[in-house]
Amino acid sequence: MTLTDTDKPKTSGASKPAVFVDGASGTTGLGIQERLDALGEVAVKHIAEDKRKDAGAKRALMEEVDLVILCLPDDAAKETVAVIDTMGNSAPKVLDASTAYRVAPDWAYGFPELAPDQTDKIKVAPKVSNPGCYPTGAIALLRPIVDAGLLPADYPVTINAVSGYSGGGKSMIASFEDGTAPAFHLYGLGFEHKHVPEMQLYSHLTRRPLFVPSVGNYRQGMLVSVPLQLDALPGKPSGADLQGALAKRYAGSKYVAAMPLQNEAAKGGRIEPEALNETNQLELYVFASDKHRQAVMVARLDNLGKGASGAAVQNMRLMLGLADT
Ligand SMILES: NC(=O)C1=CN([C@@H]2O[C@H](COP(=O)(O)OP(=O)(O)OC[C@H]3O[C@@H](n4cnc5c(N)ncnc54)[C@H](OP(=O)(O)O)[C@@H]3O)[C@@H](O)[C@H]2O)C=CC1
Ligand SMILES: CC(=O)N[C@@H](CCC(=O)OP(=O)(O)O)C(=O)O
Repeated sequence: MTLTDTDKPKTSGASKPAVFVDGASGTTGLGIQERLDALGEVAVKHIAEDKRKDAGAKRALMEEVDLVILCLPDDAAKETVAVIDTMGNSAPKVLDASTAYRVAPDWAYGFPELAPDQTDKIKVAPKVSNPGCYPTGAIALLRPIVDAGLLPADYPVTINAVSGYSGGGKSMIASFEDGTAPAFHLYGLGFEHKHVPEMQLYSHLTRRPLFVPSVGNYRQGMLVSVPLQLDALPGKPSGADLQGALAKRYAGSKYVAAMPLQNEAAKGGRIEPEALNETNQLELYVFASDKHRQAVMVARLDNLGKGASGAAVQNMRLMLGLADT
């Protein structure tokens, strides 16, 4: 794609767009940096270590870049966005990996595969929120079956999930790697997990889903699953109907794959969370029993890949006109 005058890289004479990763030393930031180094498509601008939390130094650097990626806790992300909002015409585009703006109406949601027009929205948006790891899996499973009329919008949906401990950032990584964390735990049992509003909004559910996440003693990779009693659904769909809706929605997708139906004949009945680590891939499965009229839909992804840094680089490329679906 050819850049228009207003889209030209800010850095004078630069052939590559310039990018600043705010929070580059955190888990998500490091994953993005590694991917950008491997791609070599953008010039990454670095902030001095002793100035990395200094709003004035960030502002000066942001004057020089085309896009800033925020890999920060929510409050810190809001502080940087407040600075960007004062920059007028010199403001860079912003891609936020935190939860702060995922349901904000003036931000584009950075899940290009959400709907046929989502990629175009991301390409032109000045502000894009990178999806949460769990919502990426849940929305990818639920939105197509709601849109297809197989799952009523007010259905009482339950979403179960397990994540590797890197999902909790530097502090959780430390607690697992120093042996002070339990081998496995459920959490979110206060019913206020920060991802629920995002899951509900983009799945087009009118009823708040019940979300039960967990974390296990392995570094990265996740499974997000939605159990369904098929005869409790109004149209009494089959597992093949559910799989068909996923296959139709993601046909031709580079990063999201609707996997073949896993019915009794598939003789599998088991899935582990680490198979897609270090990739930007998302696999969607329907395990179903015709005999018992039950199904479990499962999304598999790397929480640090399509769940965070991989998705961020995919969105960054769209926002900078470097393509990627
Ligand atoms: N880990 C994951 O799987 C996913 C994470 N995310 C999101 O990405 C964001 C970052 O998470 P994650 O990388 O896991 O967290 P980490 O705790 O690993 O990293 C956060 C980084 O931000 C730095 N930081 C904090 N405040 C500021 C500030 N004011 N200015 C500059 N840097 C600052 C921290 O530095 P210091 O430690 O010195 O304070 C740290 O290096 C979060 O919003 C998280 O929700 C999104 C999807 C998945
Ligand atoms: C295992 C674990 O703790 N996971 C985090 C989710 C990962 C994350 O930080 O989520 P975002 O996608 O919103 O940024 C949590 O449940 O809060």
